[in-house]
Amino acid sequence: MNQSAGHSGSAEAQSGIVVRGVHRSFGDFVALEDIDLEVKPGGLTALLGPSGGGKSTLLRIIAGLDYPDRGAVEIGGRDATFLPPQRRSVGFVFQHYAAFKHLTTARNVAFGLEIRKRPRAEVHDRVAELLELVHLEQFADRLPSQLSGGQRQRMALARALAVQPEVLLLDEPFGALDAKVRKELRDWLRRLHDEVHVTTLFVTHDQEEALEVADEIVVISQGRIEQVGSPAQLYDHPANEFVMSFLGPVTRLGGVLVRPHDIEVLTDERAGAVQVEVTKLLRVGYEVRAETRAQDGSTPWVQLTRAQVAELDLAEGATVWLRPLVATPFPAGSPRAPEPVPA
Ligand SMILES: Nc1ncnc2c1ncn2[C@@H]1O[C@H](COP(=O)(O)OP(=O)(O)OP(=O)(O)O)[C@@H](O)[C@H]1O
Repeated sequence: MNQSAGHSGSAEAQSGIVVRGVHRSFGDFVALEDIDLEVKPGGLTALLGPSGGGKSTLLRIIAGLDYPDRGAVEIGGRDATFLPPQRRSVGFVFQHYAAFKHLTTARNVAFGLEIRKRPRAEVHDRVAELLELVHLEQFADRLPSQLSGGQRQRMALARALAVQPEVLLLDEPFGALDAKVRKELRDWLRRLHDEVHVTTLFVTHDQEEALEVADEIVVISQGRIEQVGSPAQLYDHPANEFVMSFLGPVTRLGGVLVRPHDIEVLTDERAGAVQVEVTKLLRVGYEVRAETRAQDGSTPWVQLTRAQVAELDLAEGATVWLRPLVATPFPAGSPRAPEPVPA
């Protein structure tokens, strides 16, 4: 791949984003509450959180499509808080990408360069490089209506990259696509980013997408940042019950939140183990979800493999004892824990 299609090695590749004390209200409603955030230069960072948490509002403020009531945004070390979008060197892609319907794929990608009056030969070469980068070389002459949804989003990314932005902002770029295409594009985005190290911030409400794709995840909820860290840090050391529940399945055992695969099933009583009755064994492929009921009425569930179930000779109605395999990483009763949702 010709690296000049992207930013590898260029000074701009090292532009990060700094958000300082950004606050945004809509009437009485506080959408962002004093957000401080540093997005690493050259990284692929996910802004992850539940619907309505403030992800898009923050992205729009970074893009220059909205402004904070107070606080500042820096891009590549320069104050960009009140700069218009076209002056902050950002490229963006949204869920429903508005392509020019009457222009071919190549002309759509060329658009930003043409309005900047770049020489014709340069535009031609750069569009060819970008189409290769997003694997759309054969589709250069097609109209957007002749592309699939996934191909259209790749075209959108090529168009955003064409003008060599310092940062790329993606708002649920694959949100409107079906699960299989989403998965393909996720892998593709990861590989693209490995080639073109442009600082990228992408919004998603899908924890699997964030865990699979991002170098760093920013968990945001109710206008506040809950935690920032690598996928492994967030998964293994969540700061609180909210982050733990949001990043994967959880269940409550003896009042403590645990991952259902981090529970030991014992066939006799042991210190620290909770006595339960197995109420249901649900097979999902190779995995078995064992639903149980404790004497206090709580209903912890355990994720097992078929082999484990066979080894334990587990059956519905059996009495067993459950014990967490790992200690909870945060103090019990940490703030704002939603009730675990059954998987
Ligand atoms: N222009 C606006 N006027 C009033 N309220 C708004 C406006 N824009 C956003 N909000 C509110 O701010 C909150 C945060 O919205 P935002 O779109 O940032 O959330 P989100 O995390 O991106 O959610 P989703 O994943 O559903 O897109 C929501 O409660 C939303 O209703």
